[in-house]
Amino acid sequence: MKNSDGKQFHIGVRHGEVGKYVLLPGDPKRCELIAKYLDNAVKIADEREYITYTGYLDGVKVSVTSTGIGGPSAAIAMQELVDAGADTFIRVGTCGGMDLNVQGGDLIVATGAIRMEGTSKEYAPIEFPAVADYEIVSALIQAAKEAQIKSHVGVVHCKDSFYGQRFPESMPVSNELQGKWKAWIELGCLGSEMESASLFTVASYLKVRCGTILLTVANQERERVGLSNHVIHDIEPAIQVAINAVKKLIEDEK
Ligand SMILES: O=P(O)(O)O[C@H]1O[C@H](CO)[C@@H](O)[C@H]1O
Ligand SMILES: O=c1cc[nH]c(=O)[nH]1
Repeated sequence: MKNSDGKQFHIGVRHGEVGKYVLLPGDPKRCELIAKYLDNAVKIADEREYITYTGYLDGVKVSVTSTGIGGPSAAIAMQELVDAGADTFIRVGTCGGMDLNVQGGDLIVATGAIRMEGTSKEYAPIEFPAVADYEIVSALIQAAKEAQIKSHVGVVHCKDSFYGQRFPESMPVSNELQGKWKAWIELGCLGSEMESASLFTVASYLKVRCGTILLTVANQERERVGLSNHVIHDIEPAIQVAINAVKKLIEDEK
């Protein structure tokens, strides 16, 4: 939806002001960190939780737009970016580890996301899977391997309540939260975050491509069973992997 000046209603960009490729951090402050890797990056818009920069990678227009926290704002960002001309997205986010092998500082490439959030349910029946784009997954895996950063590939969990994940025992619906959490871990779920399920589902609806790379900040499961739990906030390696993955896609698609 556009305003009368041609700007998208929430994110404030006009058609053509963003590239085909867009990196999607949750945190608006991460946009500047990512924009540093683009040539001639210019801040295009700064509205609500949505900051957008556009620059170039290998001569091709690439943008970065923050999604804010959670499915509703992420879905809005993707819909408006697609309307503005984008069709390939990489979320660059953070998560909490779930599998005991996933430690603080490790990266996760999401192949799919558990839809335990509300937004995707307004796009697709719950039986429809939230799946990442295969080409983007491949590019991210290759880029992570080349960077020699410990990374995991698989399913992540998405929810709407950060504190429901962090302190499920304190919630009135603790039985449901803890029961499902145990099941997700038994099924090999790697980490928990908040946007990929909505983004993957909206991407399917709009026939565009989306992938996700995540920094694992810490792992509450490791803490729970008495294993070491490093807390790492350095998102730079995840950004570098995402940038190199975009370069690979650009090279393959020239
Ligand atoms: O660091 P970002 O990309 O915001 O991602 C994670 O961090 C937020 C919660 O702290 C949620 O948005 C979650 O998905
Ligand atoms: O534990 C965590 C860390 C980051 N983001 C989440 O959603 N959960």
